[in-house]
Amino acid sequence: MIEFGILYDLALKISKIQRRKIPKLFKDKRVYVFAGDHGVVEENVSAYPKEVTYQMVKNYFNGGAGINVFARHIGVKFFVVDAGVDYDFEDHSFLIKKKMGYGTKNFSKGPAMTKDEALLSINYGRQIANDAIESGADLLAIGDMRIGNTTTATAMAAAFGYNIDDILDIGTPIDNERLKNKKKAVERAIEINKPDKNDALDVLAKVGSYCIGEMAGFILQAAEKRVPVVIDGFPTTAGFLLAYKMDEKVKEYALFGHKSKVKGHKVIMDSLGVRPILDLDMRLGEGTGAVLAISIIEAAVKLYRFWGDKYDCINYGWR
Ligand SMILES: O=C(O)c1ccc[n+]([C@@H]2O[C@H](COP(=O)([O-])O)[C@@H](O)[C@H]2O)c1
Ligand SMILES: Cc1cc2nc[nH]c2cc1C
Repeated sequence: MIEFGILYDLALKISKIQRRKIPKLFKDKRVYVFAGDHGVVEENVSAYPKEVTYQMVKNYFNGGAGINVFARHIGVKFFVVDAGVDYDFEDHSFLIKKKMGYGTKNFSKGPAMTKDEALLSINYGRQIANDAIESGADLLAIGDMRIGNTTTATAMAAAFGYNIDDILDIGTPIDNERLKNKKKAVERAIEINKPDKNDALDVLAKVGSYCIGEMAGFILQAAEKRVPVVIDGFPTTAGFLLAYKMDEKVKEYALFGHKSKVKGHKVIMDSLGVRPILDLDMRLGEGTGAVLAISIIEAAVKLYRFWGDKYDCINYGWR
């Protein structure tokens, strides 16, 4: 029998999301990369200084980053969201301004933001997804770009009960000393702030970030509007985890583009019972794994449209 592995599951998931027997082709695919700055970078936890965050955003404007290459390759429209970068950008057709501030506070010394800000970041994310869908988007993907993001993602996962040692890893390539700083920063964040794992907004406010809040809101809204959303690597999965803690239904609408090289990514996906589409040893973020996976999702939909209703399982085997 012909085997299409998880392609069948993907096509079926899309048809369920779309509530169609035969899934329709995507006409407007988009990736939104969420950028912001973070106080915890003061703790010397990343290989790069925080200025790289805004420099990378400018790089996106010039179409010069990895995600720009893949977005052009797959035919995905690219946007970058300023969720809270410590910089004032000029207008650009790629830029979505949903600035919460000029960076969160250092959560290893106190809460990253107020609870009101946490709620606003969720609402901003919802607005971005809503605008995307109202203007025609039928397949969404998210990415992240922010120096210090893997530290925040680790802190959020730890706040939700994951063991720090199971998830702690390098993000950008750091030496052992910085990795120790990262662990300490996360441990202190939990100790000082005492986030309530049963209160997702409390976790976001205390050890989260503006862009993770906006990503979670984006995912929640995509699910509400029944549009599939492809998740990228470790930091975007922290955004998913937050959304999931707010409403488990998001799992029905999310697809996991790839398994990042950051070890905690697999740990979280396994615990959620979800399976990544690709495993390419990438550790880049910025939506690269999600966008590459879109080509597989589209291939699955096309195959299903071609065969799914014409042949039964016995003859041509959707397994
Ligand atoms: O997507 C991932 O799994 C991933 C893993 C490691 C690093 N990154 C990217 O690297 C940046 C964060 O790295 P760091 O070391 O500053 O936390 C951020 O911009 C992420 O997009 C992304
Ligand atoms: C250069 C660079 C590119 C990135 N893309 C996503 N996160 C990133 C972090 C750095 C440092």
